[in-house]
Amino acid sequence: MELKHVVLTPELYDYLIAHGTPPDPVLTEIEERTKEFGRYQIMQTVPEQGALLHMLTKLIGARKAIEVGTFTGYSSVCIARALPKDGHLLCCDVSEEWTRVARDAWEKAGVTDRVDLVIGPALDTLRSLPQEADADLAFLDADKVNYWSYFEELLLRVRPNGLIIIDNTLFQGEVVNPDTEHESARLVHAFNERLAADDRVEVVMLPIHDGITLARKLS
Ligand SMILES: C[S@@+](CC[C@H](N)C(=O)[O-])C[C@H]1O[C@@H](n2cnc3c(N)ncnc32)[C@H](O)[C@@H]1O
Repeated sequence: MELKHVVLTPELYDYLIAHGTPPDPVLTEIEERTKEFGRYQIMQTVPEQGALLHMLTKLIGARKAIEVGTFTGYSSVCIARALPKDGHLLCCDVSEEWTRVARDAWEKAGVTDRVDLVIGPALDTLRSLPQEADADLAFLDADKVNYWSYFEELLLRVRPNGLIIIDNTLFQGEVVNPDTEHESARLVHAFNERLAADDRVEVVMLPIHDGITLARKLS
């Protein structure tokens, strides 16, 4: 059977990037500074994902958001900027060094007053939060071994009709390879299987960058 979807060639990818709203200087500076972290730069949220996060945050009128995995701050700037002035984003990460770049970017983006960063294992941070389902949006982008536990903690704290957005859900395309040597790919595949069967959420997977999944909490 003929494939009905468009295969993203490098040329089409460049076209896609050229025809979306471009990143502003704050985001471009994050990209530049992230390069200083060498091989770790691959962890950074890419511009098309950042643009999507910004648009979704705006579209659902989010006031309160939670991010698991902040790194140098790209996604957090995209989310925080889309919140109202009295909105709030809780960022979770273990690295003081990487999040120093994020702190500078929040300052430059004028969103410092609506962001709180907690340094420490994100599972501890999430579990220390009250179990009030009052967050509008959560972005999950940290260690894969804890993905399901993060999801459960976030689901308790996201309001009905709120969004949990999960990154890397195609994991370099390895999720369909039963012989993959990537432990993280196996973990993400198990996560995807569980999520698709979970009747507490409506799920859409988007083939953007490394795969991004939207899970809308049902009431
Ligand atoms: C893929 S990066 C996040 C990228 C980020 N969202 C961005 O916009 O560039 C993953 C981050 O998760 C953090 N991380 C890994 N394990 C963690 C844990 N157990 N608790 C909290 N953060 C963790 C890492 O320090 C790293 O900064």
